[in-house]
Amino acid sequence: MDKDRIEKAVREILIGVGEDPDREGLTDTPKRIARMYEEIFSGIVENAEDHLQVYFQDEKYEELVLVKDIPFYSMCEHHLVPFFGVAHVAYIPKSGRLTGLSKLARVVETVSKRPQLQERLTAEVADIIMKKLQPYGAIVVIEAEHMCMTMRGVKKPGSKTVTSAIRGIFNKDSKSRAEVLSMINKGH
Ligand SMILES: Nc1nc2c(ncn2[C@@H]2O[C@H](COP(=O)(O)OP(=O)(O)OP(=O)(O)O)[C@@H](O)[C@H]2O)c(=O)[nH]1
Ligand SMILES: [Zn+2]
Repeated sequence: MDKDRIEKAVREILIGVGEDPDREGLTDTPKRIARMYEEIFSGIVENAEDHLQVYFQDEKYEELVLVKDIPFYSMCEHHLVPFFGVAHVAYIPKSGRLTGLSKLARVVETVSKRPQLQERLTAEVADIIMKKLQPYGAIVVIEAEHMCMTMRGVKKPGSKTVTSAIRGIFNKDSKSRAEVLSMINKGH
């Protein structure tokens, strides 16, 4: 990441909004934001697929795996302000192709640390699981609040956007799909 460039740009923005970038309090801000962007946009240069190593296990577990309420923070690509919430990730492994539970959260983490659209974030997590684990199916549901809809613009704090990506067997098997969605909704 080109931190010098970010620093220069942030300084320009401060001047643009009518601030004095050299006043105490703002002098280190461009540097700080460059460091912060390196962290919150770290997913741009990472390959999320690399997290999903397959653990071949002897026991043939071919039932649902659901990791619920994975918190995430992302940046809306339209306004570069945060949207954040929880992701629920489910899959039904095939032929013992399991992965570590934390690895599912790591995929969410990497894909969210990019300028994003909630729909794309949801679809990408599901597609990576389908590609790397080749399970019977996968469901990803994301619930998020968009700061661009709360602190500005239409100003609707508390509104939640829910997106889902349904893959594989869950497209055909409406009973399994309903079961997973009700497990996700339990406790809400
Ligand atoms: N589909 C989708 N839209 C998003 C997401 N994040 C932000 N948006 C929307 O992107 C749209 C951008 O619309 P524009 O009209 O170009 O921008 P704007 O004038 O700032 O729009 P307002 O937010 O309505 O004030 C807005 O409707 C946002 O709510 C997202 O993750 N998915
Ligand atoms: Zn936005």
